[in-house]
Amino acid sequence: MDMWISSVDNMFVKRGLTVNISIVTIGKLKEKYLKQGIAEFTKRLGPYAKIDIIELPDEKAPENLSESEMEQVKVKEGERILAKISDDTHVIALAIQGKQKSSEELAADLDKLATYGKSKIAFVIGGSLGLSDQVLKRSNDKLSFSKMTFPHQLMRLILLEQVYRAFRINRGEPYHK
Ligand SMILES: C[S@@+](CC[C@H](N)C(=O)[O-])C[C@H]1O[C@@H](n2cnc3c(N)ncnc32)[C@H](O)[C@@H]1O
Repeated sequence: MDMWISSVDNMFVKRGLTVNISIVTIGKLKEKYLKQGIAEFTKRLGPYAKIDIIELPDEKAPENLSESEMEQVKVKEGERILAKISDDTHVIALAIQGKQKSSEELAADLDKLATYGKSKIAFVIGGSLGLSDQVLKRSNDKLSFSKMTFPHQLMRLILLEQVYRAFRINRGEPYHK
């Protein structure tokens, strides 16, 4: 019996923690070609992590909004985002002004989180006006993909590809250079 228990234990040690990655986003994914790409990378990530895409409604943000109205839009969207994030989640906000990293550095970050037993990770993508200060304050890390602005729908696909690349790097598995 003892032997059976220890072999089950070893199995879990070998398998490691189940990594739960949520992508919390503001705004609908509309483009068919992006939907296909996102479905493909979500499928490819299946053996490595449980991927949960949480799509939240955006606030209307017409061109003529004042500064304070724009702030209000971000605050309301931010409240929706924060309501979906539990206290034990490691939050990585996607922000143009955040820290730029290589794919290997992102892979090392994810590896380190697993080492520390952090199994819940949320990547957050803002709406057309970006993320509120409250969301940025809650974030453990702010990740920039360059100084350029990408649409939130495309950002979702780029992020998933980089997370997939990170797992391949960490497992020493081949992937495009
Ligand atoms: C259309 S952008 C928002 C642009 C907004 N003016 C801003 O400064 O954040 C929508 C979201 O996509 C993500 N995003 C866009 N470009 C990015 C980049 N280069 N690096 C990281 N995140 C980016 C951010 O989460 C952003 O809130």
